Amino acid sequence: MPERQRATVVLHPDFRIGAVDRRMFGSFVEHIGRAVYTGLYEPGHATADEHGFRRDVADLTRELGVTTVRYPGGNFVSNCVWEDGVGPREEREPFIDLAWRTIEPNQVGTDEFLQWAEREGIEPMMAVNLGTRGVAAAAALVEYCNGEAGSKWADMRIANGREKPYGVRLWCLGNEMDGPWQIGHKDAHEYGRLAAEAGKAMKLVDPGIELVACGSSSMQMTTFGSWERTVLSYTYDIVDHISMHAYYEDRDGDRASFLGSGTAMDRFIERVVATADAVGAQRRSDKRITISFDEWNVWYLESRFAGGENLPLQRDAPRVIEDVYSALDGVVVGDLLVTLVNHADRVPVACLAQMVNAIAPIMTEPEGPAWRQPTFYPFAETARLARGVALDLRVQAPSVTTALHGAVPLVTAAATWDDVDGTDGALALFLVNRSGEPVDVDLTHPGLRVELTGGVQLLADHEPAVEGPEHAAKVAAACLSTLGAPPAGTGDGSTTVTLAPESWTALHGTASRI
Ligand SMILES: O=[N+]([O-])c1ccc(O[C@@H]2O[C@@H](CO)[C@H](O)[C@H]2O)cc1
Repeated sequence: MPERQRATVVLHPDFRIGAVDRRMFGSFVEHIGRAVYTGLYEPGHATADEHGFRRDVADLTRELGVTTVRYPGGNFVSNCVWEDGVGPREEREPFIDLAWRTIEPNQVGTDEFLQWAEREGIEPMMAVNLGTRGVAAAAALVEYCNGEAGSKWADMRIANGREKPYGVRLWCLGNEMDGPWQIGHKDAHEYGRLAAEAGKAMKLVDPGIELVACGSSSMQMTTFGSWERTVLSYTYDIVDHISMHAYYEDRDGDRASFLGSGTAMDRFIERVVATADAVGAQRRSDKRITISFDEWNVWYLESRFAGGENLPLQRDAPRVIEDVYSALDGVVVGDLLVTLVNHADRVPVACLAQMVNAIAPIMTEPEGPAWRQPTFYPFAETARLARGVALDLRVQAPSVTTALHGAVPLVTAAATWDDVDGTDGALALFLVNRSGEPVDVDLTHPGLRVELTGGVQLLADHEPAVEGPEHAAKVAAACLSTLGAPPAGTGDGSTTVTLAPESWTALHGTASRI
């Protein structure tokens, strides 16, 4: 019998990447398809609250553990006139959203979203339109959201029924302005100048806000790298973060490449960090730009998206990019989260794109149920368990050469320790086996007593995903399981954990210094 594959993971309490910012577990609600209408919001639904928002979706959002939600786009934001979406609903006019070629009914806008987020205890992240609009509209929206009584836009908010400022801290300076599909697409110089001026004005309205400059829409953009360098050369002193967007998919059944997506994400992050740091170094700046990975997910994009001009004009919340996910997609989502946790020092903000119906972990039917896709579980579990500091693990694992990403390790791992006074606290371990064979992982932890009390495992499936709550429930029953406690490891000893083929595992317990 061939010997079982092995990997080793070393964790040490003094080797730390950095604190995990809770905003890493953000998501995204765009005015696209049924994300808002019949997703988040459906006044006639049996579970609707007095504001028209679905309680079943809010309950799943809470279970998902989302900390931050980005709004209102996405491509949508680049042709959105925010002033038309506030005030009495009966006076708001529908308009054509050019990004997704849909008639936007304009019944949910800034106030409705921000009040929903507040009720749900979620930190909002707003985007301003730098596609068809500019400095004044961006500064006015900050004032509308965050201003105290006594000036025009703040008083408009108060007249619309909201006295207290919302205190929105996170702001995106447009969306994917490097993408030719973007309404008001710009080159890096045009965008960099505009973002710097809009950002300056926005911070003059509220100096407490954090700003995100648009990075590249993907690492495959031909302008990748030079875009970040040029944009940051204009905005370095104004912005706090640069955005990253990445979507991965199973292409032509190449499972090895798909399962290696987390390594591609890892390299993407390191390249953006290197580019940002090079701009900072040249400026002799001590400031470090961090990353807002504000769109990431599995998205079967190649088959669906070819720019808005290919979409028919639709109305009444059409079904747009409602990808149906498999447990394999769930394992990849779990692995992408491993990459994010391992970059906790440079990625304080990240958003799973999106949250409801459009490429989303939560699905709904109009007048019907809401349910979890397989991608829901690794996100919820990681958001729940990844607290405290990310530990700087040493992982040794066999590797495989993939068609898309070259060599990738077959085992990936991340760990967080919520230590109290640096002595003891909750430990969480996230492990992915990308190979088709089981792997024994020897976990060594010098200086730490580790006791793992249980966990959750998601196994990849081989079936095509089928739409609907019944199939999603069947996949969860077949692929998701609760694990008992692996054998306790003490002192300098090691704990061995066997990972099932093509699986994602989260283990939890405690770790204390000896
Ligand atoms: O790589 N692409 O071809 C590509 C195309 C569109 C695209 O759009 C982004 O993804 C959309 C869905 O989340 C958001 O509205 C937008 O910001 C993101 C990437």
